Amino acid sequence: MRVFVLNCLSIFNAFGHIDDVQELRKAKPTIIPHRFVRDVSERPTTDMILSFSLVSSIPIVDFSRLDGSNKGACKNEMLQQLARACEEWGFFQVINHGIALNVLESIEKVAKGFFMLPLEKKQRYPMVPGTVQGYGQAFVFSEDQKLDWCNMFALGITPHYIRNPKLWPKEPLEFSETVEIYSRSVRKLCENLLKYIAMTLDLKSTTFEEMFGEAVQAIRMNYYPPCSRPDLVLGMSPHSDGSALTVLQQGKGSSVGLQILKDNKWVRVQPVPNALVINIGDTLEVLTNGKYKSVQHRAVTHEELDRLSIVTFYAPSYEIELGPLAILVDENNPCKYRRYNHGEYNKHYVTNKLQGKKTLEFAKIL
Ligand SMILES: O=C(O)CCC(=O)C(=O)O
Ligand SMILES: [Fe+2]
Repeated sequence: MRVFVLNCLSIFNAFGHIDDVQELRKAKPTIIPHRFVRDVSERPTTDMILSFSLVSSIPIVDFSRLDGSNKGACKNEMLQQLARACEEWGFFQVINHGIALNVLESIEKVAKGFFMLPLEKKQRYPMVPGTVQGYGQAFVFSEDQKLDWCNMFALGITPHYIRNPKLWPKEPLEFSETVEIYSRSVRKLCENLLKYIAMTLDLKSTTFEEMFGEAVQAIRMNYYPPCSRPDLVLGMSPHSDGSALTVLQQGKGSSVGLQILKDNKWVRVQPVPNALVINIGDTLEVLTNGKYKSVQHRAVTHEELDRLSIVTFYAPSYEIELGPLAILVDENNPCKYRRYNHGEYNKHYVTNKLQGKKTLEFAKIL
């Protein structure tokens, strides 16, 4: 795919003219180009009102009660809570997760710092075709596809934490180091969460670790500038994540933009200070034969506030073959997914537009 800079506001590639939403917001704050205007059925207004009563219902998991650092806590009870969160919601917020506050603050600072660079500097790291690495709009595959009101910057972190100088920004100065420190902490959190998740399924705690090989980790920073018509656009299209687990940090002072689909209604995820949002990705849904769900979610924009989210995807090595675990398949729970190679699933995921849970049809036994 050929990508070249058209002018200071946008890029033009095989899929037409793509405005950079930050530049657009600066230059023409009230203009919403038609490619961003959603069809009526996709617009965020009406169903958002329905969701208000459910605002506080997303489960909160206290990690210190799981990892033994809180002596008085009953671990079994906490594991049951975790199981319920994975089964009924596919989403929860984890508190006392052990990642130092300054690590959370630093990643936010460098992410924001990156997005605030002049466009020509960010465009030195353009989205690499066929991947979701670099700066720009990902998941765009046709000229008539609606665009998200979002700028993204994404990087593969593993294997081996090698900082590819062509992909890792040199500005802001502390960017690379901060991303690496953050990613190592998040990796530990994912490893521990997967241990507890295995335990909730009566599996040996190291089941996923042993199965995953050298787990793949990627980070995506999403920046949603304010939008004069949040009722017409979406920050991010509805999708489920392809990962095993996703860890999402919502920027301090950001608009409340993340929504998850629960019983066919969009529910807002109200940020809890210093908590991290965890969600089950497609890979765990397959491994658990659908017991734990990778739930659809989306982001909406705000008229005055911007939004920053820092998202880590944790997944098995691309080499491995996976399918539902035998322990989760029986007469009452027939096998719902075929076996496949995770690398192939990843390729399928990044070469299709975000479209609810459609990507998982790749693996579904229909
Ligand atoms: O910004 C958000 O809250 C949603 C981000 C998200 O779902 C993603 O990057 O996969
Ligand atoms: Fe997501």
